[in-house]
Amino acid sequence: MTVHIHPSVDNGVKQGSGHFAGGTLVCKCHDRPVKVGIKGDVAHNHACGCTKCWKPSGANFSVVAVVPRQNVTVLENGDKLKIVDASAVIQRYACTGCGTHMYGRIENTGHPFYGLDFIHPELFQEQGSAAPGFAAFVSSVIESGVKPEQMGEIRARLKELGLEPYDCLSPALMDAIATHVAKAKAA
Ligand SMILES: N[C@@H](CCC(=O)N[C@@H](CS)C(=O)NCC(=O)O)C(=O)O
Ligand SMILES: [Zn+2]
Ligand SMILES: [Zn+2]
Repeated sequence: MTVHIHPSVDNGVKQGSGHFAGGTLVCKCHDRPVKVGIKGDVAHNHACGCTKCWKPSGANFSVVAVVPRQNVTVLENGDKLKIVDASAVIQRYACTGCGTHMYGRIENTGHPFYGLDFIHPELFQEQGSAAPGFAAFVSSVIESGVKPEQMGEIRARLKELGLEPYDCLSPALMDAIATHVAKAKAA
């Protein structure tokens, strides 16, 4: 049986339309679902294997992307949102009804990714947002119970899907972080 990565990619990665204008993220609650409005398309969409990113039931990976924080607006039932871990770099706002993470925000203004919020594009009620392009924190799935012996199969499947596996972030994002740190040290 083919290894399960995430329901939105298991049948192949669906490319974005290239002109996604934004949409509404909706949690899984039948009663009073939380709705979050997003302006514009997502960037740096990727699969994440870390234990902190929200994964739908049965998935080994999360699919997560960023948008400018000013493009994120809680539209409905925001009273149901609660920060999962206030001490984390990314403060993830989860629905207390269904557990779905609706957005993650960085409040540390010195962080390389400050100004970007993390969202899960599968929660869009609209189609066409930019597709995931790589897989991050792949080795971390072991922390969620994947057996080390399964990692070869998982990495092979990610490659087959066109999601190049990395055990941290992609080289482009790691370079962006290092550039930020170097500039901060020089200043
Ligand atoms: N191995 C750790 C890695 C966690 C981690 O560093 N996650 C990355 C990718 S989302 C991160 O930037 N975390 C910041 C945070 O969770 O606030 C785990 O799986 O829990
Ligand atoms: Zn909910
Ligand atoms: Zn993560």
